[in-house]
Amino acid sequence: MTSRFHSFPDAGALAEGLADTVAAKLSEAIAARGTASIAVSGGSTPKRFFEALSGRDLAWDKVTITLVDERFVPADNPRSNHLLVATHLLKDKAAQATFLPLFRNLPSALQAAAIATDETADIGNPFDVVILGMGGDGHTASFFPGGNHLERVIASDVPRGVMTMMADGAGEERLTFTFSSLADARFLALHIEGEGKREVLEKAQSGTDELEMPIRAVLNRASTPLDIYWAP
Ligand SMILES: O=C(O)[C@H](O)[C@@H](O)[C@H](O)[C@H](O)COP(=O)(O)O
Repeated sequence: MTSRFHSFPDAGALAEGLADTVAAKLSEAIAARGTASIAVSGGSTPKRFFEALSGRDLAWDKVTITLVDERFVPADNPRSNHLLVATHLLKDKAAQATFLPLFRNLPSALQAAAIATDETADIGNPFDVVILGMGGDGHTASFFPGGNHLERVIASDVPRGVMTMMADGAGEERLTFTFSSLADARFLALHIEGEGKREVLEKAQSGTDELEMPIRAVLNRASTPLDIYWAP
């Protein structure tokens, strides 16, 4: 599938530019269908973008925010993506948005995945906006190389929903939307920063083995053209 590469002079300019585009996409969705949905990634990269987006003026009370993936930890754990989003995005004007977590305080991640699948079924079919990140190993979402459910989670014919994932590079057990849940978003973006991540992207673009670098599933098979946002 085609991709468009948007390069910015620095991380601050990228955060503002991506926040402008996402705010416009959310507003378009609300104008067209009355509501909007967005799934965002965790990690360290998105913080500036979240801060910029939180201040954008739109009908946030009509927006539902969820996570592309989550670590199977409660929201008070420093590793929680819910905590990251609550700290940097669910504030200012965006405080009016509805947040749907993936983590549930249940005995197993599998039980939490089943509930998250049910509770997000109405907002992600398709998502209006999906913002992906990428790790240095070429993972995105929780599609980790060597992950116990990697082949299934990136298969095109797997139903939409949330699955569990365990992998050496992932830390805790993960909850992740499937490829099929994310790849047809009305706006699909990959947000990466730094020369190192650009080199990882170029390596991913030069090969086809999706199990080696799962970001390739998005680069090669997403039904939505991928907008890549990068700053040094
Ligand atoms: O839960 C997560 O960690 C993310 O969803 C993950 O897919 C992230 O986007 C990459 O690991 C990049 O993380 P950094 O932004 O920290 O490099």
